[in-house]
Amino acid sequence: MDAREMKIKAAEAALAHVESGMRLGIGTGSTAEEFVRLLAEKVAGGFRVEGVPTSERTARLCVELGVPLKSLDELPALDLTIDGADEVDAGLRLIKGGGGALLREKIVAAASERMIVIADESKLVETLGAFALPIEVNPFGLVSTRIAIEKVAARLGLSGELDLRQSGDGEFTTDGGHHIIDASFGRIPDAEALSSELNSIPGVVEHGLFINMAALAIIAGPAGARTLQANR
Ligand SMILES: O=C[C@H](O)[C@H](O)[C@H](O)COP(=O)(O)O
Repeated sequence: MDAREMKIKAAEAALAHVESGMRLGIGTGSTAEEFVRLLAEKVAGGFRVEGVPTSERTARLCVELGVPLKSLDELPALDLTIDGADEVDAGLRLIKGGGGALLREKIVAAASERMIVIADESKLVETLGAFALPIEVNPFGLVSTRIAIEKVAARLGLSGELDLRQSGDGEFTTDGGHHIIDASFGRIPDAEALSSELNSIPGVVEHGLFINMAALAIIAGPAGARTLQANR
């Protein structure tokens, strides 16, 4: 089974949690897109959902495939969000934002009663941090914000490159008009502490650590999909 087939397996298993009539947060990325394709088939067959997309990219795919959309302001309370992740640990702590959608993803997940993460097994890790942590920053005062992130990291015994994400011939810009610093810490033993320290930096808009947000993770491997549950 190749990586795409595993993503489809995870998406199929997630679809079993979706009931007709639900208000659904719809994630971003290649795994979430497999979910959108499967959901669109159900919608074409008469299944009713209202989706809130977590990015312009996801919104375009949903429109193309006929998945009905609403804004989060129109549907401020959602039943369920299905989204991918860049890393998942056994406590269902996540790193997200590889596609740059972390801010809207976190807002949508927080507005949902439940979040289910879908991923292939390459995303499952013992300790978060091999994937560079995306940190969404305001373009104003970028140098000061970078210094503040370095100080926070040093206090927690972390170090590594902080790379301003590029796209084409300039800085990558998120749907919200911000930039992303990818922090290659290598290993993040205390994700909770890093999360709260990063939240205290004014120039940091949001970061890709999702803690206590996912209720379930559906992880697909060659043998099929298995479900991990949050212990809380
Ligand atoms: O910003 C993007 C999101 O957080 C994605 O959910 C994450 O990067 C995983 O994407 P993929 O399913 O393509 O690996």
